[in-house]
Amino acid sequence: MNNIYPIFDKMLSRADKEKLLGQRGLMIWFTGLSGSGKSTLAIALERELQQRGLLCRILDGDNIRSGINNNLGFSPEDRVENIRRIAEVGKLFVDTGIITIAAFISPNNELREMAAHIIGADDFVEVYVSTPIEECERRDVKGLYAKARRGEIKEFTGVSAPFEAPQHPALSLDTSKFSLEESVNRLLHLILPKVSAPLSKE
Ligand SMILES: Nc1ncnc2c1ncn2[C@@H]1O[C@H](COP(=O)(O)OS(=O)(=O)O)[C@@H](OP(=O)(O)O)[C@H]1O
Ligand SMILES: Nc1ncnc2c1ncn2[C@@H]1O[C@H](COP(=O)(O)OP(=O)(O)O)[C@@H](O)[C@H]1O
Repeated sequence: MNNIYPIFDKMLSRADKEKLLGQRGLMIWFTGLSGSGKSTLAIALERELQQRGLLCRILDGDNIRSGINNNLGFSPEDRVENIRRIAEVGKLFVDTGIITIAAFISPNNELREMAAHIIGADDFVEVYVSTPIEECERRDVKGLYAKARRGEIKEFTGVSAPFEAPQHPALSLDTSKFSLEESVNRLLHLILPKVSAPLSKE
């Protein structure tokens, strides 16, 4: 870092911000195929947390790939850069004490491990939305699977690009088996104890 002088030691600490908010910052990282339910779960979870007085921020394709990452595509290299920037931005939110909910395909362990490393393993909760591809394709919310099958989209995850399932997610949710309400209840059970109190030190 040539000629870069961080000012972190002069800024108010994360603990100060968490005390102000009365909550602990955390990254909830959804991974899964297109159409598996990541965005739907993120939105429903945010509403439930906000109703409990907890401040959240969703990061997903709509606010990231149309903005900060609008120069990136879906090659393996671009997916790495996509996830790297998302993790760096996510870390800023987490360090502000905000419960941050990321909804990205993030299709392999290396990408997710990079995100966890940038954010910090203690602040990173991996949730695998494990809905089978058959169901995602049946839903085909955006018509992308049909286009991919016709060869109109290259490197489409699950069709012409790989998806590697996480090995040890904190939670797996198959939305073809669980209702949205059931999934959100499982998420709340996992997350509420982790975010309800600010960090005591720092
Ligand atoms: N080639 C290809 N492969 C996969 N997905 C594609 C592709 N092209 C466009 N889309 C749309 O982009 C959304 C996935 O973006 P992500 O940023 O989550 O992908 S990744 O984490 O970088 O793999 C994904 O949105 P979601 O349905 O929300 O997952 C798709 O709508
Ligand atoms: N139990 C469920 N949980 C979540 N989504 C569901 C469920 N059942 C059906 N769906 C539908 O599946 C689709 C998932 O799309 P979306 O949330 O955009 O997925 P992703 O963000 O993973 O691409 C939505 O149209 C949603 O209404």
